[in-house]
Amino acid sequence: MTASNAPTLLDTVTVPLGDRSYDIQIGNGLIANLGTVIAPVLDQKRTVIITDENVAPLYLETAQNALEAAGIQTQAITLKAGETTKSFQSYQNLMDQLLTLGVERKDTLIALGGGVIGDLTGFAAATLRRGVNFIQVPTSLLAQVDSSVGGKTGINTPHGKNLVGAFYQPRMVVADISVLNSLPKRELQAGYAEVVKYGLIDDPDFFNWCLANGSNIFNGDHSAQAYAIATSCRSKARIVAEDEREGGKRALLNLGHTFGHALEAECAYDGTLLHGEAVAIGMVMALDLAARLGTGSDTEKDLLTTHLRDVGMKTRPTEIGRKFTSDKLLHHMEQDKKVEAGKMVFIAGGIGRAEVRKDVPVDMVRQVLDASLCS
Ligand SMILES: NC(=O)c1ccc[n+]([C@@H]2O[C@H](COP(=O)([O-])OP(=O)(O)OC[C@H]3O[C@@H](n4cnc5c(N)ncnc54)[C@H](O)[C@@H]3O)[C@@H](O)[C@H]2O)c1
Ligand SMILES: O=C(O)C(=O)C[C@@H](O)[C@H](O)[C@H](O)COP(=O)(O)O
Ligand SMILES: [Zn+2]
Repeated sequence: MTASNAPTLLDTVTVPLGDRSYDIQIGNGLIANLGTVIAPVLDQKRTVIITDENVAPLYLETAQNALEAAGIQTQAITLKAGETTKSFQSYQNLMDQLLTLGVERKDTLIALGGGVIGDLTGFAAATLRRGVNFIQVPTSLLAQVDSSVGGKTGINTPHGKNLVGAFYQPRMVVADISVLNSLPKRELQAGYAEVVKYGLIDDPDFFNWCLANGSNIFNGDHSAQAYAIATSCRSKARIVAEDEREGGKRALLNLGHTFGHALEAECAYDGTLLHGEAVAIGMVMALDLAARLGTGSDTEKDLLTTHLRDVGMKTRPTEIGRKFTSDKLLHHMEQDKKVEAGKMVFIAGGIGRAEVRKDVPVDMVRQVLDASLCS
C-alpha cells in the first residue's frame, strides 16, 4: 500500500450493546481499504455487497478490489436508487437474489449506499435464514450521521414509512467521509437536517456549533464533516444504548418525524421530498408545537427556521409544490409507530430540551398543521 492510499482513521465511536456492541469507524480512504477494516468482524470470508445504481459506478469496484486484496470473496447486487426501493417488491427480489447466490448464515451482507440501501439490506440480513451478519458502509451524509447506526431496519408500505421492519444491529459501521465529495448538494442538505436534530434533542452547544459551522459541511470541509458525523453518532449511540428498542427515550430520535413521515407518505416516496427534507420541515413544526405547549418558544422556532433557510433548506410544506391537507396528514400520522392506545405521541421541547409528549390535544396538532399549510 502506498502512502497516498493509506486510510486515515479520524475517530471511532462505539455503540455499547453488550455482546452486540460495535464500532463506527470514521475516516478517509476506508472503502479503499475495506477488507482490512472489516476482516476482524467477519465469521467467514464471504460477503455480498448491496448497493445502488448511483453508488455502484463510483465505489463498488474500489470496495470489491479492497475485499479481494484481503482474501475476502465478494459478490454484488445493484438496486435502483431512491426511496421506492424500500418496498415489499424490492425486498422480495433482493431475498430471491441472495438465496440464488447461496448466501450462508455466516456470510456477511455489506450495505454500500445511503439510508435506503442500509435500511433494506439490514432488513434482508435480519430475516434471511433468520439472521445473517451485516455491515453498514454508509455513503450519504444522512446515512453516516443517522441511518447506519442503531439497528432500525425496514421498508415502507402504502400505509406509511418503515411500517415493516426489525431492530437488527450491524457488526460494524464504516463511514468514509471522502465519498461525501460526490454527494449532490441536495442530499448533503437532507443529511444535515438529521445533524441539526441531535443539537435540538439534548445538545444546545452542538446546535450552536451548527449555527456557526454547519455551512462548512457543504463546502467540502472534511474536518467539519468529521466533527458533525462523530458528534451525531456519539449522541445516537448513547441514546440507543439506553433504549435499543424504543421503549421510551429512543423516541427522541424521532423529533420532527411524525410530521415529516406524513409529508413523505403524501408524496408517495416519488423523490419530490427527501426524508431529510421532510424531517427539516417536521422539526420546524415540532418546535411550533413546543411553543404552543409552552415547552419551547417562537423565538427558538424562528432560530431553527432561519438557520435551515440559511443553508438553503425549505421549512414549510407550502414550498414543496404539492397540495397537502391537514386531514390527510393527520390520517398518516395516526399510523405512526409511536401511537399508544390510539393516541399520537410527539417529541416537542425547546432547543436542546426535547421531550416525549403523550398528552398533545389533536386540536393543537391540527393548529400546527393548519398554520404550516397556510404560511
Ligand atoms: N434506520 C434509521 O435509523 C434511519 C435513520 C434516518 C433515515 N433513515 C432512512 O434513510 C433513508 C434516506 O437515506 P438517504 O438520505 O441516504 O437516501 P438514499 O439512500 O436514497 O441516498 C440518497 C441519494 O444519494 C445517492 N448517493 C448515496 N451516496 C452517494 C455518494 N457518496 N455519491 C453520490 N451519490 C450518492 C443515492 O444513490 C441516492 O440517490 C430513508 O428511507 C429514511 O427513512 C433510516
Ligand atoms: O434511529 C431512530 O430511532 C430514529 O428514529 C432515527 C430516524 O432519523 C429515522 O428516520 C428512523 O428510521 C425513523 O424511525 P421510525 O421508527 O419512525 O420509522
Ligand atoms: Zn430520520
